[in-house]
Amino acid sequence: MSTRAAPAALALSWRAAPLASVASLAVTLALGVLPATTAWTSKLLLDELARGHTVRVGRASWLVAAGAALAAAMTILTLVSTQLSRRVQRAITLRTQDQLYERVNAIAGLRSFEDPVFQDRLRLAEQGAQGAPGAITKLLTETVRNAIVILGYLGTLMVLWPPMAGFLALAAVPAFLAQRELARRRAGTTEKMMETARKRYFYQALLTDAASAKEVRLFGLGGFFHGRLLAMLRATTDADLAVEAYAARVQGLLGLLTAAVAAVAGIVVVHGIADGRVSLGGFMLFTVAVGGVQSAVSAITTQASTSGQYLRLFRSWRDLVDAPADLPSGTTPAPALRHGVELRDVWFRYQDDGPWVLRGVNLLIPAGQAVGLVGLNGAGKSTLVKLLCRFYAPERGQILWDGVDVAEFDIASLRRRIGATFQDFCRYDATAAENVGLGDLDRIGDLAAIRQAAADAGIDAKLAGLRDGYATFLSRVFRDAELKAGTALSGGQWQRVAIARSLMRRDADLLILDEPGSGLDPEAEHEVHLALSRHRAGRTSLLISHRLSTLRDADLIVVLREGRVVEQGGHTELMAAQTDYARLFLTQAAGYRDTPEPVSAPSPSPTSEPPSEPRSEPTPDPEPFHAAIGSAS
Ligand SMILES: Nc1ncnc2c1ncn2[C@@H]1O[C@H](COP(=O)(O)OP(=O)(O)OP(=O)(O)O)[C@@H](O)[C@H]1O
Repeated sequence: MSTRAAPAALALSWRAAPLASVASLAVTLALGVLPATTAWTSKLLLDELARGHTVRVGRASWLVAAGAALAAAMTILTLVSTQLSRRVQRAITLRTQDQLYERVNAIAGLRSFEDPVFQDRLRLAEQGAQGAPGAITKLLTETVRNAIVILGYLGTLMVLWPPMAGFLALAAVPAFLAQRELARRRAGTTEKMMETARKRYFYQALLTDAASAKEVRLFGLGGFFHGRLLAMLRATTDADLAVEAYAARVQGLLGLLTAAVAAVAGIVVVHGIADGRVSLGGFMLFTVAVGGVQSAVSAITTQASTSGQYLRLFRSWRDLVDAPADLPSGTTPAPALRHGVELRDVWFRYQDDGPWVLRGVNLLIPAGQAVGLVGLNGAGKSTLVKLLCRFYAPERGQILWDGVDVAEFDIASLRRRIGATFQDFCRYDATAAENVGLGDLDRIGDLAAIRQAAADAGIDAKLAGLRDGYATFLSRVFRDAELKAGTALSGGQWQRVAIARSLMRRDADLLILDEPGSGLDPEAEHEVHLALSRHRAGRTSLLISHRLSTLRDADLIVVLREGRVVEQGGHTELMAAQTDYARLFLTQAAGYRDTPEPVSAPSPSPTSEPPSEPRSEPTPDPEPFHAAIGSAS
């Protein structure tokens, strides 16, 4: 058993519910005394009845009444004990879940969430946190109760046949060792199968979620995913079966041992009766005592096994809750932006051995200006945005906020200064008002502010016109508080809701819009574009878009290719330069003409090669960018 984790689990249970824990212990003590007392009462009764016609009716009646009272007390105390355990368990669950998700929320970056090992540990931590404190509390109470039961019966055995106590103690050793091994194997199986179990839930979700239902049906993927789900289910259940088969073998052997010990005890006492040393009541008492000790030992070892299993998982909870910060946060509150945000020679890759995604990016987003970011798919635009939001730290180089490295700022305070719409924005199963208001929790109840943001994103009329206006629940899978079915929005409408959410932070120092128009129809896009242009005027913003016409009026347009800034300037300047931006722009514009005209900007150099990756020291790219961007995606 993971004995080092046990005190921590116990302390947790004590802190979670001190009163209920004490009460539970007191009831447990009382429950421990009852079995031996009941057995003695029965013995006295049996011996009294064995007197035949000389039986003392009054005494026998009292003994019967005492037995009944003891049985009633046993029933009531058991119920009380169960209720108390439930209370303790509930308090523990609330506390451990609270601490777990508080810690999860404190993870500032995204790396952990993209790490399968972390995902496994998180699930194990959930299981361990749920089970361990309860199991260890139960182990404690069971041990105390059963220890008292054992002591009571051992006293009896010492009177009747002392060597039996030694036999029973010896028989307990293999039981304890076997149960400990069982705990190790069970926890090991859970840990080993965690990723498979997660995959199973993933396929389950694919088969049942509304979001995947279309593709699964159109491409006929149901059977395929179903097969995979069953394969995962088979793998996890096979592993469980194997460990439980081992458990059955072990428990079978322990059962044989228990029966053998009980048989020896029985034969010995039969001889005692033959010799006249033991009465009939004494025989009964002896048999009950042996059985009682055996089941008490078995209860303790079985509970120890369960607790051991959970305690191993509990280590995952402790590791997670005690884990150091993934992204060290500074302590200085981020101040209002006055001059600009600068990326200075920023290098970044997602994995230590992965390819560089940003390769020495130098870029200035001046305060009060609108900057457009352009580049082919995979150029690193969204990655750059994620670094600006401090979801990751650059591997080399700095991001400066008015000249101060953002690493010095308290992360939360920096993020409060940023409003953003991400490419993969969220659709919350919540009311329309909440879906917008979540962009600024302080004003989630401010309907006027919510409507203003929605109006800027061109979605106010639609939301106001819903069945219950802004109180309408937007969901395809949940009903609202009054059990009315949720309402669905179209993809473009959801996108505008997401834009509105980012606009809730009206005074954000930096507004980031990553492909805000990708799902919008031409009219909506134009409308939103105009609204956003108005909103962005005089504000600091970074807009990523593949629709280059929406970037024409940006103060500065930056072209990113393979993680490097290869061109920047105003629209007119870049068009006049007739290089990559111009080519990209004209290629896109040609697509709108009836007869596409040949594009005159330079074509890609056949000899151009992707920039080499740094091995030890990053070097700024000395070469001019001469591979033109192919076509707009
Ligand atoms: N979480 C991640 N883990 C590992 N690699 C990633 C991750 N996110 C992006 N990448 C990789 O980083 C590169 C840049 O991706 P990014 O999303 O920044 O490109 P982008 O310029 O925004 O592309 P698009 O125009 O398609 O949105 C891609 O090669 C992608 O595979």
